[in-house]
Amino acid sequence: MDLIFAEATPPGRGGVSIVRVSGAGARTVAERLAGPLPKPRHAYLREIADGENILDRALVMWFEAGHSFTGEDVVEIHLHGAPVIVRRLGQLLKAQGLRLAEAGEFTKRAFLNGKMDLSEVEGLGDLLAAETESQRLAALRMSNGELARKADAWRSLLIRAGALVESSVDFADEEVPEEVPGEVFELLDMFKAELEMQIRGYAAAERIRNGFEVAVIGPPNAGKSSLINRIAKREVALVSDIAGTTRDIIELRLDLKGLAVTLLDTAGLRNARDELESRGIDRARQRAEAADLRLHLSPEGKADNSLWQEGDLVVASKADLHDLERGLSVSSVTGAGLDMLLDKMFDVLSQKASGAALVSHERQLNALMAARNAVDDVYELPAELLAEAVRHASSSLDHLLGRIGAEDYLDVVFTSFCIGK
Ligand SMILES: Nc1nc2c(ncn2[C@@H]2O[C@H](COP(=O)(O)OP(=O)(O)OP(=O)(O)O)[C@@H](O)[C@H]2O)c(=O)[nH]1
Ligand SMILES: [K+]
Ligand SMILES: [Mg+2]
Repeated sequence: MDLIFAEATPPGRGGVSIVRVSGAGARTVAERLAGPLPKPRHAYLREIADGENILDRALVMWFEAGHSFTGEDVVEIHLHGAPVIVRRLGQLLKAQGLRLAEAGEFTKRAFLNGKMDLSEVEGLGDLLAAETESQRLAALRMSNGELARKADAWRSLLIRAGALVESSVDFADEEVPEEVPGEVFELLDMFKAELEMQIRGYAAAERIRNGFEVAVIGPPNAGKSSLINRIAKREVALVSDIAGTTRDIIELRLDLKGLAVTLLDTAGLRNARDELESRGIDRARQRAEAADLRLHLSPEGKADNSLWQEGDLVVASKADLHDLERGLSVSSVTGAGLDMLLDKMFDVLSQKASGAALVSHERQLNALMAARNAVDDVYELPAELLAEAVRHASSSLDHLLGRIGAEDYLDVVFTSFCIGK
């Protein structure tokens, strides 16, 4: 594979900018610019120079193939963090025949060279995108190979079951119907129970990864937009005393004590006065129905029965204008009741987040379901078909880790990465 380079740190000004080079001969390229670099994994403080012209003083290190992130020869050059320095180094590297890496190309090479499996790649992508503590923790587990290790344990159940089935085929008397040992079904039941636990916990894991949606709904002028602005501490949505101010859905990303949440401001619910308002209300209803939680907001603290779902929160608004009732009430003017509301939201959502599985990507879920389904109704099967079903389940686990069939996903997975990753 050809030599690639890219800035590994975000573009812009900073203390240090790191440029990474990968591919056979990366060390030679670096030595042409920085002088001899005898030992791998040692940091050398060097002048980076193009003949007489000194570009910068930089920290340079290299990693030999097999002991690097990509699995190839890798060089890291830690420059002073000014864009002009990075740009000039890029020119020097291009002059030596290197090309700028594509988005995710370093990670793609790591995958192709067997340094990571596909679930670890997905975990790394999640880790780089993590905004909250719960996202970080889940992504870290995935990128550290926890799903891969689980899959290997599941596979060993299948290998044992498969071997028992095969032996019953081999030694069966042609006259006597083959008898499959009972242990096979115990192993397959164990396998299915493990996978079903993951499949059940997928929805919660997916929500942790993508964020929970919470819709603020209620009649016009209830104070929905005011509440969102108060939580955001900025003017996310327009507020006015005109009923029907909000039309489109407005989204606010929140870190709710470690949970990623998207709070939705919606059009006030009533019989619409015009076509545009009616479309806004339709949207509000659709998004509210699909959301993980609804906050029913009104000065009276009443819920909208047509949208009510178990676990929803009913909140009285404008608490500064009237006596506090029982239950949740907030004022977007004074901020009273806000902490209590956020605590309640967190309680409801963390309840939904409990029991989260490790699998959090639809691709992973599909592979797991295929593996489970392959050995679903196999109790009556003749031994040869049973052996075939076990092999099928095993190959679905290979799909899970990208050991086979990864071509279909590579482009999707890696284009979600930035250049330099
Ligand atoms: N005193 C007081 N006034 C509030 C409070 N919250 C909102 N208001 C006022 O109530 C009016 C309506 O507020 P909005 O936030 O626009 O209400 P909304 O529910 O988003 O209204 P629509 O978008 O039209 O459905 C505005 O005049 C706000 O200033 C509050 O907590 N206390
Ligand atoms: K309004
Ligand atoms: Mg509004």
